[in-house]
Amino acid sequence: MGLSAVDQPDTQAGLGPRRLAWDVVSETLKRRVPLDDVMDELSPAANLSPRDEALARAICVVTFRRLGTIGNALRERLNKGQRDERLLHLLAIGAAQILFLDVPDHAAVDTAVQLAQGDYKLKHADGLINAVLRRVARERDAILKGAEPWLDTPDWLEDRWIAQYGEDVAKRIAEAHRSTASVDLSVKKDAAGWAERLGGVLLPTGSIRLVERAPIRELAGYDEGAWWVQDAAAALPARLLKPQPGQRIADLCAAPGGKTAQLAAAGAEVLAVDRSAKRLERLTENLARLKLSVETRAIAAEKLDAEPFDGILLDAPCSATGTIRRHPDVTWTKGEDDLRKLTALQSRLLDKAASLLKPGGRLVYCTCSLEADEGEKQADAFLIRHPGFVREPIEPSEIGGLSDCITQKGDLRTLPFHLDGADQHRGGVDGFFAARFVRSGS
Ligand SMILES: C[S@@+](CC[C@H](N)C(=O)[O-])C[C@H]1O[C@@H](n2cnc3c(N)ncnc32)[C@H](O)[C@@H]1O
Repeated sequence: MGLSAVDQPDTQAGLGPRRLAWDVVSETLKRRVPLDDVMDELSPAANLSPRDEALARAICVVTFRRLGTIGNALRERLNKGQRDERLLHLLAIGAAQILFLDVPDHAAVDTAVQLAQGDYKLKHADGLINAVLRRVARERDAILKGAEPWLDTPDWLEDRWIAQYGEDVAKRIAEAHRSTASVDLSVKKDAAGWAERLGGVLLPTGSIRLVERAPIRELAGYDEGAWWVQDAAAALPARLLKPQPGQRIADLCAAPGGKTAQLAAAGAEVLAVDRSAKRLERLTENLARLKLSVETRAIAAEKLDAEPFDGILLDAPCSATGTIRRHPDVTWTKGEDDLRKLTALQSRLLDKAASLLKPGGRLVYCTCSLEADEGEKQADAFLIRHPGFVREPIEPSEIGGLSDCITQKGDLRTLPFHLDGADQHRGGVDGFFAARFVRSGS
């Protein structure tokens, strides 16, 4: 059994981040909301140093990234009857540290034991926690060797991806989700110059991929608003709209504004719409740093009343399964019910977008989802409902020559293992779908 907090001041110091990680994992799973939202809500009261907060976040992220592997390892080392969720979550964050983080095993074990001892419902489980986590540490190699990629994907997603992409591609997707995403930047101008100044790699699509991890706010160009963080795949849909100076463009689901910034930087007059006033505030702050100006409107896009636009970007709310590398909590907090509600909303938003477009105008519909229901099928159904629109196929030259990322019908479909070649700095991209439509007439 681990020593008490009083006897062990060094691990006592590590309790704060573990307590926060435990609470965040529990609340995220209980409420089925994004980990980032729970972290933002709970971290002020934890009052941790930036370093400890970063440790808490790292524990949470890796717990969700490998929750299947961790759950399996724990189930095999626990009595079948063990169902107390708080206990299981405490064990999960302990096992996550032992198996996947560069944390001494004793620190992971002892902090978990001390957290249990401080909890009136779990204080009698300290011996069990100590024994199970020590066993996980002893048997680490066997646990990791037996952890095949599908373990960390729930069955419903595995079935969907195999049906949509076939066994091989689906397995590569699951494997890609085990790695962390790289940090990519979009620049207002001079991508090559900024890549050099930041020591990054200029990707064929025009984004910059950072090579060294560093606090974003401390990098050259942050204060002057020369660039913003945006995944390389997420940077493609706004470009497909081919925004021109002076064109009136509506960005119907705009916050926090990565794509709005691209449209404004191209010189378009942008109306940025978002249902969430709070998220729109973040957009306004982000664009102020970038010294870009747009009009904003906090309203559900379905209710927007406006003169027709030259172009519309609809980056619709979706399951976000394309962002699992960045947000592995998505895997465990979203379900098929969410997908049904989201696809219905996406169809409504597409219909509204169609009604707001001038004849001859372009509409780009995109989602950061791997699910055909939110991508390919949504685009096909839109064309059936709107015979006045045609698909404008995407050319490889528009996306840095990445012809593998274009479907037979000419839509964009990126997968997390794309742009992850032999070059060690090519660390994959978000899974994105985009279709481009033009309204007939002029
Ligand atoms: C995928 S995010 C948009 C990301 C953004 N385009 C970017 O590149 O930074 C989807 C956004 O849609 C907003 N949203 C959800 N339902 C909406 C609706 N009915 N009308 C307008 N915005 C909505 C959400 O608040 C969220 O900010």
